[in-house]
Amino acid sequence: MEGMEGHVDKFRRESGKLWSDMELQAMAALHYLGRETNAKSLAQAIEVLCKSQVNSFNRLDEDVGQTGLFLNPTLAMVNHSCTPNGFVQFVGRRAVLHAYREIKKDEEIEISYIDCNLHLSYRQEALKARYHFTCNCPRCKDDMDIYQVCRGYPHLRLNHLSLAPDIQKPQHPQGPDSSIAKSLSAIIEEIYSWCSTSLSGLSPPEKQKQLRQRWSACKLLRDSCAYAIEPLPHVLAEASMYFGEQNKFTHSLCISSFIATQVEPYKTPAPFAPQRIKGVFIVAKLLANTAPADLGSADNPKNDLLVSNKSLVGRISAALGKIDQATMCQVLLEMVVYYAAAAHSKEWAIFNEAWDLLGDIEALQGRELEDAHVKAFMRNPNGAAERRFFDQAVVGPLQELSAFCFDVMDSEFGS
Ligand SMILES: C[S@@+](CC[C@H](N)C(=O)[O-])C[C@H]1O[C@@H](n2cnc3c(N)ncnc32)[C@H](O)[C@@H]1O
Repeated sequence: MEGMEGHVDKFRRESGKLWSDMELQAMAALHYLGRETNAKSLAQAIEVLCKSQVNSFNRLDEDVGQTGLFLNPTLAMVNHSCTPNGFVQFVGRRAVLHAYREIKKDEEIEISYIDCNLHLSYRQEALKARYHFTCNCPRCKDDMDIYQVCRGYPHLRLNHLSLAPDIQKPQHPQGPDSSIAKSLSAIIEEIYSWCSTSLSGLSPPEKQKQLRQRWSACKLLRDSCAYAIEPLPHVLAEASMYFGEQNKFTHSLCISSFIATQVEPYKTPAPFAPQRIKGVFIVAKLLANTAPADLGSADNPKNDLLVSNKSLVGRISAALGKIDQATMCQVLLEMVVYYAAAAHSKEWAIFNEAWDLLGDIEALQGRELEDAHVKAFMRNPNGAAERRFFDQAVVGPLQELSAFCFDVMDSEFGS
Protein backbone atom coordinates (compact mmCIF):
# COMPACT_ATOMS: atom_id res chain seq x y z
CA MET A 1 0.00 0.00 0.00
CA GLU A 2 3.11 2.14 0.26
CA GLY A 3 2.66 4.01 -3.01
CA MET A 4 -1.11 4.49 -2.87
CA GLU A 5 -2.77 7.88 -2.66
CA GLY A 6 -4.35 8.45 0.78
CA HIS A 7 -5.25 12.18 1.00
CA VAL A 8 -4.80 11.94 4.78
CA ASP A 9 -4.53 15.71 5.31
CA LYS A 10 -7.59 16.38 3.18
CA PHE A 11 -9.59 13.77 5.09
CA ARG A 12 -8.48 15.40 8.36
CA ARG A 13 -9.35 18.91 7.22
CA GLU A 14 -12.51 18.29 5.23
CA SER A 15 -14.25 15.15 6.44
CA GLY A 16 -15.71 16.21 9.82
CA LYS A 17 -17.54 13.29 11.38
CA LEU A 18 -16.00 10.78 8.97
CA TRP A 19 -12.57 11.73 10.31
CA SER A 20 -13.59 11.12 13.94
CA ASP A 21 -15.14 7.80 12.87
CA MET A 22 -11.88 6.84 11.20
CA GLU A 23 -9.87 7.70 14.32
CA LEU A 24 -12.16 5.49 16.38
CA GLN A 25 -11.97 2.72 13.81
CA ALA A 26 -8.16 2.95 13.78
CA MET A 27 -8.01 2.63 17.58
CA ALA A 28 -10.37 -0.35 17.49
CA ALA A 29 -8.24 -2.02 14.81
CA LEU A 30 -5.03 -1.55 16.82
CA HIS A 31 -6.72 -2.94 19.91
CA TYR A 32 -8.06 -5.91 17.96
CA LEU A 33 -4.59 -6.63 16.58
CA GLY A 34 -3.10 -6.42 20.08
CA ARG A 35 -0.84 -3.51 19.09
CA GLU A 36 0.15 -0.62 21.27
CA THR A 37 -1.84 2.55 20.64
CA ASN A 38 0.47 5.54 20.38
CA ALA A 39 0.64 8.57 18.12
CA LYS A 40 2.76 6.75 15.52
CA SER A 41 0.73 3.54 15.31
CA LEU A 42 -2.51 5.54 15.23
CA ALA A 43 -1.23 7.70 12.36
CA GLN A 44 -0.21 4.57 10.45
CA ALA A 45 -3.57 2.90 11.01
CA ILE A 46 -5.44 6.03 9.89
CA GLU A 47 -3.29 6.20 6.78
CA VAL A 48 -4.29 2.63 5.91
CA LEU A 49 -7.97 3.52 6.38
CA CYS A 50 -7.65 6.63 4.20
CA LYS A 51 -5.87 4.64 1.50
CA SER A 52 -8.53 2.00 1.53
CA GLN A 53 -11.25 4.68 1.16
CA VAL A 54 -9.53 6.20 -1.84
CA ASN A 55 -8.36 3.05 -3.60
CA SER A 56 -10.85 0.30 -2.89
CA PHE A 57 -13.99 -0.76 -4.71
CA ASN A 58 -17.31 -1.34 -3.00
CA ARG A 59 -17.99 -4.97 -3.58
CA LEU A 60 -21.69 -5.47 -4.10
CA ASP A 61 -23.70 -8.60 -3.68
CA GLU A 62 -27.00 -8.75 -5.55
CA ASP A 63 -28.88 -10.26 -2.62
CA VAL A 64 -27.47 -8.56 0.43
CA GLY A 65 -26.18 -5.27 -0.99
CA GLN A 66 -22.68 -4.17 -0.12
CA THR A 67 -20.53 -7.00 1.20
CA GLY A 68 -17.16 -5.35 1.56
CA LEU A 69 -14.27 -3.40 0.12
CA PHE A 70 -11.95 -4.78 -2.55
CA LEU A 71 -8.42 -3.48 -2.75
CA ASN A 72 -6.00 -4.40 -5.50
CA PRO A 73 -2.80 -2.43 -6.15
CA THR A 74 -3.07 -2.59 -9.95
CA LEU A 75 -6.75 -1.68 -10.18
CA ALA A 76 -6.12 1.08 -7.64
CA MET A 77 -4.01 2.84 -10.28
CA VAL A 78 -6.99 3.42 -12.58
CA ASN A 79 -8.18 7.03 -12.65
CA HIS A 80 -11.74 8.29 -12.93
CA SER A 81 -13.69 9.80 -15.83
CA CYS A 82 -17.42 10.54 -16.21
CA THR A 83 -17.14 9.19 -19.77
CA PRO A 84 -15.14 6.10 -18.88
CA ASN A 85 -13.74 3.66 -21.40
CA GLY A 86 -13.81 0.76 -18.92
CA PHE A 87 -15.63 -0.61 -15.90
CA VAL A 88 -14.95 -3.10 -13.12
CA GLN A 89 -17.32 -5.98 -12.50
CA PHE A 90 -17.15 -8.48 -9.66
CA VAL A 91 -17.40 -12.16 -10.49
CA GLY A 92 -17.44 -14.01 -7.19
CA ARG A 93 -14.20 -12.98 -5.47
CA ARG A 94 -12.56 -11.78 -8.69
CA ALA A 95 -12.67 -8.22 -10.02
CA VAL A 96 -12.61 -7.97 -13.81
CA LEU A 97 -11.68 -4.82 -15.70
CA HIS A 98 -13.79 -4.63 -18.88
CA ALA A 99 -13.45 -2.20 -21.77
CA TYR A 100 -16.50 -0.28 -22.97
CA ARG A 101 -14.85 0.28 -26.31
CA GLU A 102 -11.60 -0.26 -28.14
CA ILE A 103 -8.76 1.34 -26.17
CA LYS A 104 -5.75 2.40 -28.17
CA LYS A 105 -2.15 1.77 -27.17
CA ASP A 106 -1.00 4.48 -24.73
CA GLU A 107 -4.54 5.72 -24.23
CA GLU A 108 -5.36 6.00 -20.54
CA ILE A 109 -7.79 3.47 -19.10
CA GLU A 110 -10.45 5.24 -17.06
CA ILE A 111 -13.38 3.95 -15.05
CA SER A 112 -16.14 5.78 -13.22
CA TYR A 113 -15.79 5.74 -9.42
CA ILE A 114 -19.41 6.81 -8.99
CA ASP A 115 -22.78 6.54 -10.75
CA CYS A 116 -21.85 8.81 -13.62
CA ASN A 117 -25.50 9.38 -14.52
CA LEU A 118 -25.83 11.66 -11.55
CA HIS A 119 -26.10 15.33 -12.33
CA LEU A 120 -22.84 17.31 -12.50
CA SER A 121 -22.95 18.83 -9.00
CA TYR A 122 -23.84 15.49 -7.38
CA ARG A 123 -20.98 13.79 -9.20
CA GLN A 124 -18.54 16.46 -8.04
CA GLU A 125 -19.81 16.24 -4.47
CA ALA A 126 -19.45 12.44 -4.40
CA LEU A 127 -15.93 12.55 -5.88
CA LYS A 128 -14.81 15.27 -3.48
CA ALA A 129 -16.11 13.47 -0.39
CA ARG A 130 -14.31 10.18 -0.95
CA TYR A 131 -11.57 10.86 -3.49
CA HIS A 132 -10.75 14.52 -2.86
CA PHE A 133 -10.52 15.78 -6.41
CA THR A 134 -12.59 17.83 -8.82
CA CYS A 135 -13.30 16.02 -12.03
CA ASN A 136 -12.15 17.88 -15.09
CA CYS A 137 -13.19 15.41 -17.78
CA PRO A 138 -14.72 16.93 -20.95
CA ARG A 139 -18.21 16.16 -19.74
CA CYS A 140 -17.73 18.00 -16.43
CA LYS A 141 -15.58 20.82 -17.77
CA ASP A 142 -18.10 22.03 -20.30
CA ASP A 143 -21.18 20.93 -18.35
CA MET A 144 -21.93 18.67 -21.28
CA ASP A 145 -24.46 16.52 -19.44
CA ILE A 146 -27.57 17.65 -21.17
CA TYR A 147 -25.90 17.71 -24.54
CA GLN A 148 -24.51 14.22 -24.17
CA VAL A 149 -27.30 12.36 -22.51
CA CYS A 150 -29.97 13.89 -24.74
CA ARG A 151 -28.26 13.06 -27.95
CA GLY A 152 -26.09 10.08 -27.20
CA TYR A 153 -22.36 9.78 -27.16
CA PRO A 154 -20.88 10.63 -30.53
CA HIS A 155 -17.70 8.65 -30.12
CA LEU A 156 -19.33 5.27 -30.00
CA ARG A 157 -20.75 3.54 -33.02
CA LEU A 158 -23.34 1.10 -31.84
CA ASN A 159 -23.95 -2.05 -33.73
CA HIS A 160 -27.27 -3.37 -34.83
CA LEU A 161 -27.85 -5.43 -31.72
CA SER A 162 -27.78 -2.35 -29.57
CA LEU A 163 -31.51 -1.50 -29.71
CA ALA A 164 -30.52 2.07 -30.42
CA PRO A 165 -29.92 2.17 -34.14
CA ASP A 166 -30.67 5.88 -34.32
CA ILE A 167 -27.83 7.11 -32.12
CA GLN A 168 -25.58 9.16 -34.34
CA LYS A 169 -23.37 12.20 -34.31
CA PRO A 170 -25.13 15.17 -32.69
CA GLN A 171 -26.52 17.55 -35.26
CA HIS A 172 -25.72 20.62 -33.19
CA PRO A 173 -22.04 20.51 -32.38
CA GLN A 174 -22.32 23.75 -30.41
CA GLY A 175 -24.48 22.00 -27.81
CA PRO A 176 -28.14 21.97 -26.86
CA ASP A 177 -30.44 24.94 -26.80
CA SER A 178 -28.91 26.87 -23.92
CA SER A 179 -32.19 28.17 -22.49
CA ILE A 180 -33.55 24.62 -22.15
CA ALA A 181 -30.22 23.51 -20.72
CA LYS A 182 -30.33 26.27 -18.09
CA SER A 183 -33.85 25.63 -16.92
CA LEU A 184 -33.18 21.89 -16.87
CA SER A 185 -30.10 22.35 -14.72
CA ALA A 186 -32.12 24.41 -12.25
CA ILE A 187 -34.94 21.91 -11.86
CA ILE A 188 -32.67 18.87 -11.74
CA GLU A 189 -30.89 20.37 -8.75
CA GLU A 190 -34.20 20.97 -7.05
CA ILE A 191 -35.91 17.67 -7.65
CA TYR A 192 -33.07 15.19 -7.68
CA SER A 193 -32.67 14.81 -3.94
CA TRP A 194 -36.27 13.97 -3.14
CA CYS A 195 -36.82 11.99 -6.32
CA SER A 196 -33.90 9.69 -5.76
CA THR A 197 -35.16 8.20 -2.50
CA SER A 198 -36.29 4.61 -2.93
CA LEU A 199 -39.99 3.83 -2.58
CA SER A 200 -39.48 0.31 -1.29
CA GLY A 201 -41.23 -0.25 2.01
CA LEU A 202 -44.11 2.16 1.27
CA SER A 203 -47.70 0.91 0.92
CA PRO A 204 -49.20 0.92 -2.63
CA PRO A 205 -51.30 4.11 -2.04
CA GLU A 206 -48.26 5.88 -0.57
CA LYS A 207 -46.16 4.78 -3.54
CA GLN A 208 -48.81 6.04 -5.92
CA LYS A 209 -48.90 9.41 -4.14
CA GLN A 210 -45.12 9.72 -4.27
CA LEU A 211 -45.00 8.73 -7.93
CA ARG A 212 -47.66 11.32 -8.76
CA GLN A 213 -45.50 14.06 -7.28
CA ARG A 214 -42.35 12.76 -8.92
CA TRP A 215 -43.92 12.31 -12.33
CA SER A 216 -45.27 15.83 -12.21
CA ALA A 217 -41.83 17.18 -11.17
CA CYS A 218 -40.29 15.51 -14.23
CA LYS A 219 -42.53 17.44 -16.65
CA LEU A 220 -39.81 19.69 -18.05
CA LEU A 221 -37.45 16.77 -18.61
CA ARG A 222 -40.19 14.90 -20.37
CA ASP A 223 -41.30 17.89 -22.47
CA SER A 224 -37.68 18.53 -23.50
CA CYS A 225 -37.21 14.88 -24.53
CA ALA A 226 -34.38 14.69 -21.96
CA TYR A 227 -35.40 11.16 -21.10
CA ALA A 228 -32.00 9.96 -19.95
CA ILE A 229 -31.51 12.70 -17.39
CA GLU A 230 -32.03 11.71 -13.78
CA PRO A 231 -34.39 11.64 -12.00
CA LEU A 232 -36.68 10.78 -14.94
CA PRO A 233 -35.13 7.31 -15.52
CA HIS A 234 -35.36 6.60 -11.82
CA VAL A 235 -39.03 7.59 -11.66
CA LEU A 236 -39.85 5.42 -14.70
CA ALA A 237 -38.04 2.43 -13.18
CA GLU A 238 -39.94 2.88 -9.89
CA ALA A 239 -43.22 3.12 -11.81
CA SER A 240 -42.47 -0.05 -13.76
CA MET A 241 -41.85 -1.90 -10.47
CA TYR A 242 -45.04 -0.40 -9.00
CA PHE A 243 -47.13 -1.78 -11.87
CA GLY A 244 -45.35 -5.14 -11.66
CA GLU A 245 -46.30 -5.38 -7.98
CA GLN A 246 -49.93 -4.78 -8.96
CA ASN A 247 -49.70 -7.55 -11.61
CA LYS A 248 -50.24 -4.93 -14.31
CA PHE A 249 -47.48 -6.45 -16.42
CA THR A 250 -48.56 -4.82 -19.66
CA HIS A 251 -48.13 -1.40 -18.07
CA SER A 252 -44.68 -2.40 -16.83
CA LEU A 253 -43.88 -3.72 -20.28
CA CYS A 254 -44.66 -0.38 -21.97
CA ILE A 255 -42.52 1.53 -19.46
CA SER A 256 -39.68 -0.98 -19.59
CA SER A 257 -39.70 -0.93 -23.41
CA PHE A 258 -39.37 2.83 -23.24
CA ILE A 259 -36.47 2.58 -20.76
CA ALA A 260 -34.70 -0.02 -22.93
CA THR A 261 -34.95 2.03 -26.12
CA GLN A 262 -35.16 5.69 -25.13
CA VAL A 263 -33.32 5.89 -21.84
CA GLU A 264 -30.61 3.30 -21.24
CA PRO A 265 -28.86 3.51 -24.64
CA TYR A 266 -28.30 7.21 -23.96
CA LYS A 267 -27.24 6.75 -20.35
CA THR A 268 -24.87 3.89 -21.12
CA PRO A 269 -23.96 3.66 -24.77
CA ALA A 270 -22.11 0.33 -24.77
CA PRO A 271 -24.77 -2.26 -25.67
CA PHE A 272 -23.26 -4.86 -23.34
CA ALA A 273 -23.17 -2.64 -20.25
CA PRO A 274 -24.71 -4.58 -17.33
CA GLN A 275 -27.57 -2.13 -16.80
CA ARG A 276 -28.47 -2.29 -20.52
CA ILE A 277 -28.56 -6.07 -20.44
CA LYS A 278 -30.65 -6.06 -17.27
CA GLY A 279 -33.14 -3.73 -18.98
CA VAL A 280 -33.42 -5.99 -22.03
CA PHE A 281 -33.90 -8.98 -19.74
CA ILE A 282 -36.73 -7.24 -17.86
CA VAL A 283 -38.54 -6.58 -21.17
CA ALA A 284 -38.09 -10.25 -22.16
CA LYS A 285 -39.49 -11.44 -18.83
CA LEU A 286 -42.47 -9.08 -19.06
CA LEU A 287 -43.16 -10.35 -22.58
CA ALA A 288 -43.23 -13.87 -21.17
CA ASN A 289 -45.61 -12.66 -18.43
CA THR A 290 -47.98 -11.06 -20.91
CA ALA A 291 -47.93 -13.88 -23.47
CA PRO A 292 -51.37 -14.59 -24.99
CA ALA A 293 -52.01 -17.67 -22.83
CA ASP A 294 -52.09 -15.38 -19.81
CA LEU A 295 -54.33 -12.77 -21.33
CA GLY A 296 -57.45 -14.88 -21.68
CA SER A 297 -59.61 -14.16 -24.73
CA ALA A 298 -61.83 -11.27 -25.79
CA ASP A 299 -64.86 -13.17 -24.47
CA ASN A 300 -63.22 -14.20 -21.29
CA PRO A 301 -60.52 -11.74 -20.36
CA LYS A 302 -58.34 -12.91 -17.52
CA ASN A 303 -57.28 -9.40 -16.67
CA ASP A 304 -58.26 -5.87 -17.49
CA LEU A 305 -56.51 -5.78 -20.85
CA LEU A 306 -59.27 -6.54 -23.28
CA VAL A 307 -61.74 -3.87 -22.32
CA SER A 308 -62.47 -1.53 -25.17
CA ASN A 309 -60.37 -0.77 -28.20
CA LYS A 310 -60.50 2.92 -27.35
CA SER A 311 -59.34 2.60 -23.77
CA LEU A 312 -55.63 2.60 -23.01
CA VAL A 313 -55.62 -1.05 -21.99
CA GLY A 314 -57.60 -1.88 -25.13
CA ARG A 315 -55.06 -0.11 -27.33
CA ILE A 316 -52.12 -1.77 -25.62
CA SER A 317 -53.88 -5.09 -25.94
CA ALA A 318 -54.46 -4.51 -29.66
CA ALA A 319 -50.76 -3.66 -30.11
CA LEU A 320 -49.70 -6.74 -28.17
CA GLY A 321 -52.08 -8.87 -30.22
CA LYS A 322 -50.11 -7.99 -33.37
CA ILE A 323 -46.76 -8.97 -31.86
CA ASP A 324 -45.22 -12.42 -32.01
CA GLN A 325 -44.26 -12.26 -28.35
CA ALA A 326 -42.45 -15.59 -28.26
CA THR A 327 -40.14 -14.57 -31.14
CA MET A 328 -39.53 -11.11 -29.74
CA CYS A 329 -38.81 -12.59 -26.32
CA GLN A 330 -36.46 -15.17 -27.89
CA VAL A 331 -34.41 -12.51 -29.70
CA LEU A 332 -34.12 -10.37 -26.56
CA LEU A 333 -33.00 -13.38 -24.52
CA GLU A 334 -30.46 -14.29 -27.21
CA MET A 335 -29.11 -10.75 -26.89
CA VAL A 336 -28.88 -11.11 -23.10
CA VAL A 337 -27.02 -14.41 -23.44
CA TYR A 338 -24.79 -13.00 -26.19
CA TYR A 339 -23.75 -9.95 -24.19
CA ALA A 340 -23.84 -11.37 -20.64
CA ALA A 341 -20.27 -12.65 -20.71
CA ALA A 342 -18.97 -9.25 -21.86
CA ALA A 343 -21.14 -7.48 -19.29
CA HIS A 344 -20.24 -9.80 -16.48
CA SER A 345 -19.64 -13.56 -16.92
CA LYS A 346 -21.47 -16.80 -17.40
CA GLU A 347 -21.77 -16.95 -13.62
CA TRP A 348 -24.17 -13.98 -13.73
CA ALA A 349 -27.64 -14.86 -12.39
CA ILE A 350 -29.20 -12.98 -15.33
CA PHE A 351 -27.25 -15.10 -17.82
CA ASN A 352 -28.51 -18.30 -16.20
CA GLU A 353 -32.13 -17.13 -15.98
CA ALA A 354 -32.06 -15.98 -19.60
CA TRP A 355 -30.50 -19.26 -20.67
CA ASP A 356 -33.25 -21.29 -18.94
CA LEU A 357 -36.05 -19.11 -20.34
CA LEU A 358 -34.53 -19.39 -23.81
CA GLY A 359 -34.58 -23.18 -23.48
CA ASP A 360 -38.30 -23.02 -22.61
CA ILE A 361 -39.07 -20.94 -25.70
CA GLU A 362 -36.97 -23.12 -27.99
CA ALA A 363 -38.87 -26.17 -26.71
CA LEU A 364 -42.22 -24.71 -27.84
CA GLN A 365 -43.75 -26.74 -30.67
CA GLY A 366 -44.67 -25.29 -34.07
CA ARG A 367 -42.15 -22.44 -34.07
CA GLU A 368 -39.51 -23.99 -36.34
CA LEU A 369 -39.62 -21.17 -38.91
CA GLU A 370 -39.45 -18.39 -36.30
CA ASP A 371 -36.67 -20.23 -34.49
CA ALA A 372 -34.69 -20.45 -37.74
CA HIS A 373 -35.10 -16.67 -38.29
CA VAL A 374 -33.84 -15.92 -34.79
CA LYS A 375 -30.84 -18.20 -35.19
CA ALA A 376 -30.03 -16.68 -38.60
CA PHE A 377 -30.19 -13.20 -37.10
CA MET A 378 -27.85 -14.13 -34.26
CA ARG A 379 -25.37 -15.63 -36.73
CA ASN A 380 -25.33 -12.55 -38.94
CA PRO A 381 -27.03 -9.55 -37.30
CA ASN A 382 -25.86 -7.12 -39.96
CA GLY A 383 -27.16 -9.04 -42.98
CA ALA A 384 -29.90 -7.18 -44.91
CA ALA A 385 -32.61 -9.80 -44.43
CA GLU A 386 -31.59 -10.34 -40.82
CA ARG A 387 -31.75 -6.62 -40.08
CA ARG A 388 -35.23 -6.48 -41.60
CA PHE A 389 -36.26 -9.38 -39.39
CA PHE A 390 -34.85 -7.64 -36.30
CA ASP A 391 -36.61 -4.38 -37.16
CA GLN A 392 -39.92 -6.13 -37.74
CA ALA A 393 -39.78 -8.62 -34.90
CA VAL A 394 -38.13 -6.49 -32.21
CA VAL A 395 -37.44 -2.81 -32.89
CA GLY A 396 -40.90 -1.98 -34.35
CA PRO A 397 -42.87 -3.72 -31.57
CA LEU A 398 -40.63 -2.21 -28.88
CA GLN A 399 -41.21 1.26 -30.30
CA GLU A 400 -44.93 0.63 -30.51
CA LEU A 401 -45.07 -0.51 -26.89
CA SER A 402 -42.86 2.32 -25.65
CA ALA A 403 -45.17 4.82 -27.36
CA PHE A 404 -47.73 3.99 -24.64
CA CYS A 405 -45.31 4.77 -21.82
CA PHE A 406 -46.40 8.33 -21.07
CA ASP A 407 -50.10 7.49 -21.40
CA VAL A 408 -49.59 4.66 -18.93
CA MET A 409 -47.76 7.02 -16.56
CA ASP A 410 -50.43 9.72 -16.92
CA SER A 411 -53.26 7.23 -16.40
CA GLU A 412 -51.96 6.31 -12.95
CA PHE A 413 -49.84 9.28 -11.89
CA GLY A 414 -51.24 12.19 -13.90
CA SER A 415 -52.76 15.16 -12.11
C1 LIG B 1 -7.69 5.09 -6.94
S1 LIG B 1 -6.57 6.40 -7.02
C2 LIG B 1 -6.10 6.39 -8.67
C3 LIG B 1 -4.64 6.32 -8.85
C4 LIG B 1 -3.89 7.59 -8.50
N1 LIG B 1 -3.96 8.54 -9.61
C5 LIG B 1 -2.45 7.28 -8.18
O1 LIG B 1 -1.58 7.61 -8.96
O2 LIG B 1 -2.21 6.68 -7.13
C6 LIG B 1 -7.69 7.72 -6.82
C7 LIG B 1 -7.06 9.07 -6.74
O3 LIG B 1 -6.49 9.42 -8.01
C8 LIG B 1 -6.75 10.79 -8.29
N2 LIG B 1 -7.63 10.84 -9.46
C9 LIG B 1 -8.31 9.83 -10.02
N3 LIG B 1 -8.99 10.23 -11.11
C10 LIG B 1 -8.75 11.56 -11.24
C11 LIG B 1 -9.17 12.55 -12.15
N4 LIG B 1 -9.99 12.26 -13.16
N5 LIG B 1 -8.73 13.80 -11.98
C12 LIG B 1 -7.90 14.13 -10.94
N6 LIG B 1 -7.48 13.23 -10.03
C13 LIG B 1 -7.88 11.96 -10.18
C14 LIG B 1 -7.41 11.37 -7.06
O4 LIG B 1 -6.45 11.92 -6.24
C15 LIG B 1 -8.03 10.15 -6.41
O5 LIG B 1 -8.21 10.28 -5.04
